[in-house]
Amino acid sequence: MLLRARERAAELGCPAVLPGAGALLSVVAAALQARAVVEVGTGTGVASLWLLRGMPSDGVLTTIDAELEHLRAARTAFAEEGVAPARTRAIPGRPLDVLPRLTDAAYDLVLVGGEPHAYADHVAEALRLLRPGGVVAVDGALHGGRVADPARRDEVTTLVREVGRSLRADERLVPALVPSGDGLLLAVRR
Ligand SMILES: C[S@@+](CC[C@H](N)C(=O)[O-])C[C@H]1O[C@@H](n2cnc3c(N)ncnc32)[C@H](O)[C@@H]1O
Repeated sequence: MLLRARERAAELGCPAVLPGAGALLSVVAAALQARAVVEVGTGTGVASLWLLRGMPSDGVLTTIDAELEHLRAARTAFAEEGVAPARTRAIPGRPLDVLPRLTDAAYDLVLVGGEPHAYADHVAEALRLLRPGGVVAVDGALHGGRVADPARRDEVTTLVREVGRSLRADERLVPALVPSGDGLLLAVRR
C-alpha cells in the first residue's frame, strides 16, 4: 500500500518521505509508544503510513494539509492499508491555522514536512505541542545533500540549514541528525 501511496505522490508531484527515513519514523513512533502524533504536510500519506505502522493500535495520527486532493489520496491510502478510521484525523487547512488549535504538551511525536519556508514556524509550534520526552522530526533535513555543502547558499538550503542550527542550539532539546533518506533531524524535548 505504501507503493500505491508513493505512486500517487509522483502523480500529484508531491515528494514523499524516502524509505530510510520512513522506516526510522516507524521505529521512533514504536520506541515512544506514540499514541498522539501530529504530521505537518500529509501529502499522499506515505509518511503517515510509516508512522501508523510504528504507533500502538490505539494511537491517533493528526495530519494536516491544505491541499484537498492530497488529503483525499492519503485517506484512500489509509483505507487501502486497513487503518481504522478512528486512528487518523486528517485535517484540511494551513498548518499555521490548525496547529494553534491543538493542545499544549499533549503529543509524543510531531513530524514537520511540507514546505521549507514554513519549517521554522512549524517547529516552534511542534515544541509547544510536545510532552517532555517527546520528539520533533524534520524530514528533508539534508535537502539533497545541499545542507552539508557550505558552498550552497540558495534560499531553501539556507532555510533548512538554519532550522537544523536552531534545533542544535536549543537548550530544551537533544538533537540528532540521521542521514537516512533525505536526512531526518530528530530532537527530543527534555
Ligand atoms: C512533501 S509533501 C509531504 C509528503 C509526506 N510527508 C509524505 O511523506 O507523504 C508536502 C505537503 O505539504 C503541503 N504543504 C504545502 N504548503 C504547505 C505549507 N505552507 N505548510 C505545510 N504544508 C504545506 C503540500 O500540500 C504537500 O501535500
